[in-house]
Amino acid sequence: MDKKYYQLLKAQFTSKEAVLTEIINLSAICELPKATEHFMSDVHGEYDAFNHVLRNGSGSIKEKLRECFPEISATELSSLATLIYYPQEKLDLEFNRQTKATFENDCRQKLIQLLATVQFVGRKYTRSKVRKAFPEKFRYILEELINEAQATKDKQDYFDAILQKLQDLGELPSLIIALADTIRRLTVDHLHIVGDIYDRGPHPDKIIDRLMKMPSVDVQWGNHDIVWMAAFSGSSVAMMNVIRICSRYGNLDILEETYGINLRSLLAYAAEYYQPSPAFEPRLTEEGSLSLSEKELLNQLQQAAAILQFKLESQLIIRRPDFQLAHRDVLHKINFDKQTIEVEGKTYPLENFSAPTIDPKQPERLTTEEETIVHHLLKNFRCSNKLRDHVQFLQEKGAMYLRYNGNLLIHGCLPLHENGDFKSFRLADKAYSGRVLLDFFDQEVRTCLAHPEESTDLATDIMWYLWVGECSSLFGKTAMTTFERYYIKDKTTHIEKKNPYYQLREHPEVIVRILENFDLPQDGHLVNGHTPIKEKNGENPIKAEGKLIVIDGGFSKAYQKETGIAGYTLLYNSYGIQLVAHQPFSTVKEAVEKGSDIISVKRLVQEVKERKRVKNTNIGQKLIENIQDLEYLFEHYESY
Ligand SMILES: O=P(O)(O)OC[C@H]1O[C@](O)(COP(=O)(O)O)[C@@H](O)[C@@H]1O
Ligand SMILES: [Mn+2]
Repeated sequence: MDKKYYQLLKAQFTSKEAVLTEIINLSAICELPKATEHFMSDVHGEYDAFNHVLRNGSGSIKEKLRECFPEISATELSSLATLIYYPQEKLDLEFNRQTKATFENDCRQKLIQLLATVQFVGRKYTRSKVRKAFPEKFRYILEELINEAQATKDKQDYFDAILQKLQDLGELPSLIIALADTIRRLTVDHLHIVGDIYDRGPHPDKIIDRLMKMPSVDVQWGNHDIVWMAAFSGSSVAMMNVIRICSRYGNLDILEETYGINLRSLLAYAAEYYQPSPAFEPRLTEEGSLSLSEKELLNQLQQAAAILQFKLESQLIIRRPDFQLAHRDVLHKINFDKQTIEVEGKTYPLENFSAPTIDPKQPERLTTEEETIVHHLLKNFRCSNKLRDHVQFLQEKGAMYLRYNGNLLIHGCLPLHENGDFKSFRLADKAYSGRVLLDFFDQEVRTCLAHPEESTDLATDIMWYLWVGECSSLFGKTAMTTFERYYIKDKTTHIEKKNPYYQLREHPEVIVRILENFDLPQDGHLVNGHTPIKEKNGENPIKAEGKLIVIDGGFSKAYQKETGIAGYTLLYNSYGIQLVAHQPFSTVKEAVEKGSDIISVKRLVQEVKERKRVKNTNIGQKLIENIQDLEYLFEHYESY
């Protein structure tokens, strides 16, 4: 085996010198500063805000500009930063504001500044990586310009001549755009999305399209991502939930237009059986965006989807006693004559409860009409090419958790008991807890995705468990009270009690124990999304003496009233970890015209004692192994 391996390795290098060159090259890379990681979570379909934070690298771009041009004024810095975030839009704006001559002159100045910036941000990479970051069609010219920009005075005329030529050819704007793209690309090297791309906001699809184009990205699945993946791969209850949430937030376009799902029969059915009801008013962030009749139809659709969801959920609960969800089989707790329901031993009246298609003797049963509709919709979901591509992306780049450069990333939680022990999920005669539980869930998700034609197998049902189950690391609460919030007035029934994890995660020793369970060093960090941090109530996103960071600040517009902020993100560069708080994002137009950024504060979570180098990272560890193999090959070159 070893022999074969070294023979293959040797085949890549034509001479001993080539091996030596590679050893030197890799060793040098190991000594470079660690590249910047960027963490975002709970973006919930808010594409514009996501895109903005991505473009400004959570403030990294401005920081680099400040270091690169210490003498620059705040206004000029802001203008240059905007050009890097939105080059096309900013150039269009300047073009319309200025005369041709001043515009061209301005472009030349900006190009020179951007060349210096590329050089500055590229310092911590190899030359080859910087070269590859340039768009291919401008690679040669940009390399030439960067070299000449640093040239001595003697070559000033040569440099000026190139610029003049580019100006005459009208190519300066294209080069500016190429440079801006490269600067953004080099400033943040890797992006982590700690879950919940889908639901509430209008454009999760655009977010995924964007992520698919990024060179280095990973995703930790959130509960809202899992239900979409489940809807694609055969879960009828998850599909109804997805439709219910889309109608609740006025987002039918994503279903009908983006994913090509035909809702016609469901809409007609909803309009036939349901009357608009106050509990089902759609939650819209933009007033006046829909007509009254559109709102009414959404209302009816949400009701129909909710009742179908409860029916299908009841069927699942009955076929999966192991899931221990019997107490959540709400339809079987209803007294249909009295219009009451029993929740945890107490009886409550039902408000505006309308379920014209439910047979009280068999409340979980679908009518023939409903069977047809559900069957047809499932097929639509499964046949959507675009949804398939997006789910495939989430499968390839995603997982239940990620261990990366000593940190652990999990969307929700690690289910715990009050005393801090890992809580077990029992299935058949097996119990799963801690990392083993998350590995088990991860495997089941992949099994489900491999068989989209299966609708009631264990793996598909586990997808639903991940949405509502007490031991789900993505949910982290005892019960999801969707039914209660729609139909019971008494708000105490609406409370979703959180797993003890959410109290215990304040303590560093708890986090250390979790990190150990995942085979990670004690000085690592745990990063969570999922629970919006209510900053306006004084909640702190940095917990357990800095060992745990929660970065769900609420990109979701519908939640910003509660959080008082528009999201947190995290940056981890060679100097340490920084938490960044963001203000609500308005529009791209305003960002370009006013140069407004949405960053409010940055807080240092951890400053490293010694600057982190590539050799201290996961990639670095792999490089070190490669170097060792190459050194062995170098010494024994002739034997292979
Ligand atoms: O605000 P809505 O649409 O009623 O949704 C509330 C539901 O969303 C959840 O918070 C789950 O969504 P998150 O993962 O975004 O928290 C449930 O626990 C809760 O029942
Ligand atoms: Mn979540």
